[in-house]
Amino acid sequence: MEFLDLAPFVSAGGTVRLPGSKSISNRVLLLAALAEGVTEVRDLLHSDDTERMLEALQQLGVGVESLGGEAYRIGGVGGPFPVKEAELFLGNAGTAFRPLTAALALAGGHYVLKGVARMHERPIGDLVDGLRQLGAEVRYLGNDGFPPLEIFPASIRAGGVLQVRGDVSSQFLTALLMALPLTGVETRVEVVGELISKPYIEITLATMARFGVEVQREGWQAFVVPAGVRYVSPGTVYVEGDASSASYFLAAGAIGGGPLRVEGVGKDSIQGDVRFAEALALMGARIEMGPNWIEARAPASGKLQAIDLDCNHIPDAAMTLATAALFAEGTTVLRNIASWRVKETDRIAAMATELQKLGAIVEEGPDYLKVTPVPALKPAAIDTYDDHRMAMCFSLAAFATPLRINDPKCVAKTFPDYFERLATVTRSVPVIAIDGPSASGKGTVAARVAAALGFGYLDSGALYRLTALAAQRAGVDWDDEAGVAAVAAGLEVVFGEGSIRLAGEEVEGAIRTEEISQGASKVAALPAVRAALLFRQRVFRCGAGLVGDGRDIGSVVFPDSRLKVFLTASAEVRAERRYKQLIGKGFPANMQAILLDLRERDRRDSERSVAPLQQNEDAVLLDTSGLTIDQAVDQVLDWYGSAS
Ligand SMILES: Nc1ncnc2c1ncn2[C@@H]1O[C@H](COP(=O)(O)OP(=O)(O)OP(=O)(O)O)[C@@H](O)[C@H]1O
Ligand SMILES: Nc1ccn([C@H]2C[C@H](O)[C@@H](COP(=O)(O)O)O2)c(=O)n1
Repeated sequence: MEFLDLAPFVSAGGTVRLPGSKSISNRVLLLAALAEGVTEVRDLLHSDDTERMLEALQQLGVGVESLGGEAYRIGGVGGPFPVKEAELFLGNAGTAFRPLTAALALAGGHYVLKGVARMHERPIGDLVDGLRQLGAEVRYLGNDGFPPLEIFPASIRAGGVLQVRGDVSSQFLTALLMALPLTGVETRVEVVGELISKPYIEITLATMARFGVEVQREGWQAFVVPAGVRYVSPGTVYVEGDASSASYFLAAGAIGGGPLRVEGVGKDSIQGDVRFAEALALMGARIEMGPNWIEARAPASGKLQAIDLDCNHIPDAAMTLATAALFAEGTTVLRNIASWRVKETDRIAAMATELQKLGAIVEEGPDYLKVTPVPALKPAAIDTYDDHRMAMCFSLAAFATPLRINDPKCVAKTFPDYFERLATVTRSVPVIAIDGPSASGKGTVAARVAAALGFGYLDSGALYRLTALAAQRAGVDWDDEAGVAAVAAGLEVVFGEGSIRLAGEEVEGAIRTEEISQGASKVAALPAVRAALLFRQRVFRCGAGLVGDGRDIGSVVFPDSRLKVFLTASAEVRAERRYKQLIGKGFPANMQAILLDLRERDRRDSERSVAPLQQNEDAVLLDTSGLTIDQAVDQVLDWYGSAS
């Protein structure tokens, strides 16, 4: 499984230009395709969901031309799709699947619409029921009420009154409204039940109006699509930035200090999710808005406050409130979010499970979620359920703890470069990496630098030594990669001041013997062991900063270290230091044997295939052969001062 480890963030601020809105992008693409004339679509979102829509439109005979960047030229077909037979794969794109189902049901052709497994679990029955009232012939190819679907040519009896449920997904109403102008006759659509996610219907109506079709509205209960209307290209359409995507950055500004400004949405936005900013303001964040931007800063008091909110108007962005709640005082309650259960995954269940991994106290109900934070969140590997919003929301937890996000590329659904952009507006806990060969003095220098700066200290070699010792004690051969990796993954270690406890027993002395040194060097050459110890090392990054010493701290464990030092000394000097060190601790020692052992470990550490010992080009060389410890420490502190 792919993963992304996020270092804990200490602050956030700056400006982010948002990618185009998914909801607007796919609506604009469909209406541009059905319209008369050519539409130039600018600032379109590049993502899996828009890709699925573009591919489908091309298959259906629509002219799609990339103009480079985020611009496309769509040659409208001026009515129903000309291609009358097609099988479409729409991934997990609800904003493509639902509206295309409606448009194709009225197109007089034979079509099959499929998606990924999760899409086949997302309900579509209410939309199909609505279309059948018009005479559409739609067959379920799997379970009743769910995709995949087969659509047949049918004689459509348009006009009159049509009823559609509005309390499961507003996309059913959106799909019907956007397709009905294809019939040319007046149709009244009545919503059964309380319409959820109303702001998305506002987007639908605004986009239809942009393409020349004005729907008459009776509150949220009935909508009339007039007779004789047709879509006409407005020429060029600019897609607004995605307001749901803005929520992660605004929350980051509120948690991490800010000011953090998002550009692409603001006061003039047609997207309901801009009201996420109001929810954040209720939590105490300081919010400012311009026509096309929103800016968030931490509360003046420094601490966010819990809220109790009906989130029906911001169903997607409300997910961000669930993780922002980790930073608020009190219990946050998010209500009226039943629609989360039928999204990319059951988001209420997924959110509850993953928040609990971090240590938060969570209560889930059929349509609500209660989140109570704890003072110290636990590092955790967060599962994302193939849900882009899970991945993006949980990135906020990195303001409290080191974090692993599993399957981070799921963000491609709406925001392919989300993590890269997040990195540009966040600052992480600083790291000084001191790598180098055995007995060069890394540990001594690293520990003193850490003390001078008030940083934590990671002796990464100790983890390989502990693994070798624990494997030996468990009777696992040091060459048994899977066996040793399992031992590494399950190490029960507590690091203290001058003490290391393995399964409750003090082992600081036991891991420093020459036998265990050789064992550590052997197990460190096994890729599965290195993988098992990676996150364990990364969770040391917390507090004011970290100094880590080892072989691959700067190259693999913390490649974004603020300062990387390759600390070395000649083999003879190192052997002499180790000799004195052992004698000083009362251990027997032989200079020649130590020199031979050091050279053998140097060779093994440098020649192994993964993370070999080597000076990387971004590391500065510190040869301590002729330096005292104080001189070496001062040099590192001096370099760090210049690097920060
Ligand atoms: N610049 C120096 N001058 C003299 N002695 C030093 C210097 N740096 C470290 N030493 C001594 O060398 C010995 C080995 O140092 P240390 O244990 O820090 O090395 P290391 O690189 O961390 O080794 P290992 O990789 O095996 O853990 C210690 O006794 C330390 O006091
Ligand atoms: N980041 C690291 C740290 C250590 N090792 C290996 C190399 C050594 O042979 C062994 C013990 O390390 P030491 O305590 O001597 O620093 O662990 C490594 O491969 N990567």
